[in-house]
Amino acid sequence: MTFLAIDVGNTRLKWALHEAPGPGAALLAQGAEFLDHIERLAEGAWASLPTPERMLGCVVAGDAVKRRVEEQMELWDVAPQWVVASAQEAGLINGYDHPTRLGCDRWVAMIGARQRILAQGPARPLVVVMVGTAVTVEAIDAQGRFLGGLILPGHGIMLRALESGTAGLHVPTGEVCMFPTNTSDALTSGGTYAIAGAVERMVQHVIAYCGSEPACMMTGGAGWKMAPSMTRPFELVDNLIFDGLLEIAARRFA
Ligand SMILES: Nc1ncnc2c1ncn2[C@@H]1O[C@H](COP(=O)(O)OP(=O)(O)O)[C@@H](O)[C@H]1O
Ligand SMILES: CC(C)(COP(=O)(O)O)[C@@H](O)C(=O)NCCC(=O)O
Ligand SMILES: [K+]
Repeated sequence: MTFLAIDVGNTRLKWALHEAPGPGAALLAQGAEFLDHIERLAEGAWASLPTPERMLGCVVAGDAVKRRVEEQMELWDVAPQWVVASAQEAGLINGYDHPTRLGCDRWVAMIGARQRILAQGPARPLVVVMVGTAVTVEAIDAQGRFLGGLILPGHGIMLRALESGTAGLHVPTGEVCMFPTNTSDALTSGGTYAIAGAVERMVQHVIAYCGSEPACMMTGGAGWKMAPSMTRPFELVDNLIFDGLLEIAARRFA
């Protein structure tokens, strides 16, 4: 039973077609499009795919974008199903004040991360970092309770905010370095270490609250940019949202 997973963030739509709806299923094809190019999918990358028999996705880019994706899916006879964060799913308990207001991408990525940890050995606390348009930093205890998380601007948004709020900060992208000596490097390093510093703080909070070192996982389109600047070892995972969607699909479509 072929299964299509779709992750629509605020910058890009990522999709992956699997042989079956469950963890470990073989990957048949995958791709990504910037949101402006969604209309290309049905006649482009999706045109030659085997028909997906089941689909599950998460969208945080708004209802209009969701409708544009559903229009492209009319190519197939498959019902679009979108995940919404809930009080409890796939072994995770949601500690948000209003569980359904948590970004579904955050919820699904945490489900994917938790299942990965359980597959590796005994349950441990977990810090999950997702570096996309925005950056999110989540804390999960060893029992699978989502304690809470941080939201901060991603690299692009930080730079654009500084460019638009000042007269003298219109410069090309620089290098990350400890002691920047030009504006480009100062901006690039400032953004990178702002994220790394926030993550370090969350790791400290988890150690203080849970009493043990968390496992640390990082994902998202810009994860590879952050990896060398982290203060602790992080497992870089290609797309935790697909892992989470496969886990949820296994339970829903069994
Ligand atoms: N090949 C790439 N295409 C697009 N964005 C990329 C790419 N490589 C890195 N990035 C960075 O990743 C960010 C988008 O990541 P992504 O995971 O697609 O975000 P979202 O899930 O919010 O749509 C961009 O801000 C950009 O800086
Ligand atoms: C925080 C986010 C903007 C992240 O979006 P992304 O960077 O993946 O495009 C998204 O998860 C969201 O809109 N969340 C809703 C608010 C919340 O999670 O509290
Ligand atoms: K995302």
